Amino acid sequence: MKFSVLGPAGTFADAAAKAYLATQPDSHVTFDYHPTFDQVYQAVSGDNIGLLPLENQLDGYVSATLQRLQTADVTEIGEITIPVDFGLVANVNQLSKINRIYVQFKTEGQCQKLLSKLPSVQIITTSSNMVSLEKFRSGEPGDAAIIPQSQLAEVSSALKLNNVADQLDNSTRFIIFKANPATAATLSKVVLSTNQFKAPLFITPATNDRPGTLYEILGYFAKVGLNLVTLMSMPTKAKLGVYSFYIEVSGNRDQQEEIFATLKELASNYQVHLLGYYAV
Ligand SMILES: O=C(O)C(=O)C[C@]1(C(=O)O)C=C[C@@H](O)C=C1
Repeated sequence: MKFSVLGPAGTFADAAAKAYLATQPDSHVTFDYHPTFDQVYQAVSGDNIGLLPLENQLDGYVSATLQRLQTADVTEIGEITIPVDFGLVANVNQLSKINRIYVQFKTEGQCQKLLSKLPSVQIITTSSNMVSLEKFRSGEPGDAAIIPQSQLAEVSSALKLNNVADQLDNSTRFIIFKANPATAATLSKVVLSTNQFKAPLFITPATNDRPGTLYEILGYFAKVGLNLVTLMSMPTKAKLGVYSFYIEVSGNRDQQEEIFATLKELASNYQVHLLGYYAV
């Protein structure tokens, strides 16, 4: 089985994929690294799996992933959360001598305190933290990069700073997915390996321009005691102001029938795009 993740090897996505595999019984995989999320997403087909970041403790949802999920015909099969910390490397010996710094786009929002000390430094946005390191290695005098803290020991550089994320307590949640569409018919038969499940989905009302639309949607879950752990509104892109709701429902294995009955009821009034039903 091929496991597609953001590369080169050493990204947080890579660490998350390995942490996920450690929770799975005898999974034999070949890692398939890609430099952008889009390429990771495109690479997953057949029985293969992929991993994308969904949410960071400091910088919130990863909009690139949510936008894909909104229309994607995929099935999420699990999730994994790992701690995230960064280090800085520079090929000059003082922060004041840095001219350019390579920073992955989601990393920037997690290292604001450090970056605010470098107001005149040019930030070069990258697609992956290990791409930042590669660019730094082949860069020019005055270059710096923010890289995973775990890579700091591997790099020889004039300046190194440890733990440059805005706070030490920081983590990112990733989803693991397959390329086939999630259907209630198949997922309602899943036998959970733990006592708890999570079901991610998008709900799009025909119109939001009516009092109580969201209240009504949430009522379906509330009346059967299903716990909502995430609620986000995302533009449908069809028209300005038209949104769909990204929802994650959690429950225990005794509520398997309830969740699928609730989704069926919802589907008769709203567009429901189910993304998965997996053990957590
Ligand atoms: O570049 C990496 O190392 C990644 O795995 C990507 C990613 C992300 O985009 O969310 C993952 C975790 C961190 O929060 C920062 C970057």
